[in-house]
This record gives sequence, structure tokens and C-alpha cells, in this order.
Amino acid sequence: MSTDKVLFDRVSKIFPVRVTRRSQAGAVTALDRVTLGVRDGEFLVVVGPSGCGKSTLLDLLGGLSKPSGGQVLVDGEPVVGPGLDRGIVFQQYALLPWRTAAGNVAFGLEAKGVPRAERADLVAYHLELVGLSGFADRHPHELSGGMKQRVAIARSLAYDPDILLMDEPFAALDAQTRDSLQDELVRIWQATGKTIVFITHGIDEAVHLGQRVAVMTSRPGRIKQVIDIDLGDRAVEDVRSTDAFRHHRHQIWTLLRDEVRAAQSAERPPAAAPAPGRPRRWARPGGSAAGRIAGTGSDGGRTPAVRDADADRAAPAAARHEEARVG
Ligand SMILES: Nc1ncnc2c1ncn2[C@@H]1O[C@H](COP(=O)(O)OP(=O)(O)OP(=O)(O)O)[C@@H](O)[C@H]1O
Repeated sequence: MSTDKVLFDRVSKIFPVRVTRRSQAGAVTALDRVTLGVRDGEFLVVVGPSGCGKSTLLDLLGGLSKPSGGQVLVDGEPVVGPGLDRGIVFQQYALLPWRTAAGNVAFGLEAKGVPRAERADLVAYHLELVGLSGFADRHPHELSGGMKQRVAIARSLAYDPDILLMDEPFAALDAQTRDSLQDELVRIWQATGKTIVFITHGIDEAVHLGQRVAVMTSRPGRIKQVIDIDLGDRAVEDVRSTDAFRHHRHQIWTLLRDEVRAAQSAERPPAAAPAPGRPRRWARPGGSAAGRIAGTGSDGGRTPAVRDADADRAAPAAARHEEARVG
């Protein structure tokens, strides 16, 4: 029997595709026999090119959808639906706008039937944990993006799930807020001992957060390799500039490079012979979704098509420059 907290056991997911004017009915294989274990108390990051099935993997673990093949096990039991043993934090905060920060954190506790006095203690404790003690009475529209995401994290932690599932939770935030929330998340993880499964496009984010990083192939998603991250002392002031950090960043970037290219070419229209004298009209690689996301388009992700031009999203380009410098 598996000793993993979570086990994706040869999990496949096939989505039916409806008929449109441009396409026939068919199917998209999002995941193809993915096998991946997550240990109890582990911080596991999943990284991969756009459309490789990362969110699909998390949805399956969250019980939001069912596998087409294989099974997802938590503590050896198949996942059959959502449950309070798994808390999910999405990119968009999904807070209830009519409730205060405290009211949002209390939400899951109410669903769980926690008595009022105990609830108030738990809300106060978790708002403190995410550094929002002074903002309990604020409504979401009165909070910054980073604060809203802190509330969402506090809400998910408050009902004490065993596993925290995080689907690009910091992607919509500015670089400084993201950096500080990453640090906070590591602190919270160390304080709570939760098992965390974290999805990201960012190589830097993956190296910074993960004890292990699972790199996925382009669609249909499979696990290409799982990397152990050893940054030595994470408490050093600027961990991102250490040799260990650079080594892991390069390792992951190398694994991702071919997958991003494959994802980009899958997005291009089929090769029709161009009419004489007419240029080919390919989708510009740097402007494709895959190029946008991973910042590895032919122009190195420098075009305005880069959805978020901060250092983390541009990490593959940075890694390439680093490689050129080192090599
Ligand atoms: N409900 C659905 N119906 C049909 N196809 C779907 C559905 N959900 C996802 N897909 C397809 O499955 C594949 C994987 O999607 P998924 O969202 O899991 O990828 P991802 O790696 O999270 O992408 P991104 O990084 O861009 O968010 C994609 O090709 C997507 O178009």
C-alpha cells in the first residue's frame, strides 16, 4: 500500500470537444496516465507549459472533476468529490464581497458547524497568521490584491484541511507582493505542517517554494521529471541569488524548454502550402499562449504579448541569459 498522502495513480483525463463551425466533435486528452505521489507535510510544486493539464490535475485532487482513467487517492482512499480535508486557493480570490475579511474566514467554519466562540478564536488566529489582524472588519473591495489573497489563504487554512491546493494563487499580483507572499507561505507551511500542492508557471516561484518540483510535459500532460530542491539555508537574505537557486532554475528551465516549444507548435495552424509570392501567416511564436505564459517566445518574451513582464514570469528568458553568461 502507498505511504503517500496523495497519489495520482495512472490518472488520465479526456475532455469531450463539442462541434463548432471550425472543428468536428472530438476529444482533448489533457492528462495521460499521470503517476505522482505527494508526501505527508510536503510542499510540492507542479510546473509546466500552458495547457499541459496543471489545473486539471488540481481539480481532480480537489474532487471538482473525475478522472477518465486511473484514480486519485488521498490517504489511500479514492477522491470522490470535494471535501473539507482539502482547501483550495485559486488565482482569483473568490471572496464573498458582502462579507468582511473575518466573515470570509469564518465561512468554512460555519459550514463545518464550529461553535461561535471557537470560530471567533480561529478567525482571529488565522488573520494574525497571514498578517491581517488589523483588517478583520474590511470588505474585499477595501483590500489590496495581496490582502485579498491572504484572506483566501486564511479562509482555506481556518477549517484545518490536511492538504492545501493552490492554483497559481499569486499570478495576478505585482512582483513585490508576490515575493512577500511567497515568503509568508513558506513560513505558514513551516508553522502548520500542511501538505501543499502548488501550481505555477514561474520557474523562480517553483524553486523558491518547492521541496520538490514536478515538471510536466506539453499536452497530453505527463510527469517529465520530479526534482528535489535543495537550497541549503532558506533563511539567507537573498536566496534567489544563491548558486543553488540558479542551479535548480537552470535544471527546470532545461526540462521545460522543449515542452514549451512543443506546446507552441501545437497551437499553430496546420502547415498549408503558402500561395506563391504570399508570406506564411503563422501565429507569431512570442504571441502564442504558450510563449506568453512561459516567456520563451522567439523574441525571448519581450513583446507586449508577455502577460506579466516581471522577473518571475520572464524566468525562462532570464535563465537563458544566465546560461549564455555562464556558458
Ligand atoms: N472543460 C474542458 N473542456 C474541454 N477542454 C478542456 C476543459 N478544461 C480543460 N480543457 C483542456 O485541457 C487542457 C489542459 O487544461 P488545463 O487548464 O488543465 O491546463 P493548464 O496547464 O492549467 O493551463 P494554463 O497553464 O494555461 O492555465 C487544455 O488543452 C484545455 O483546453
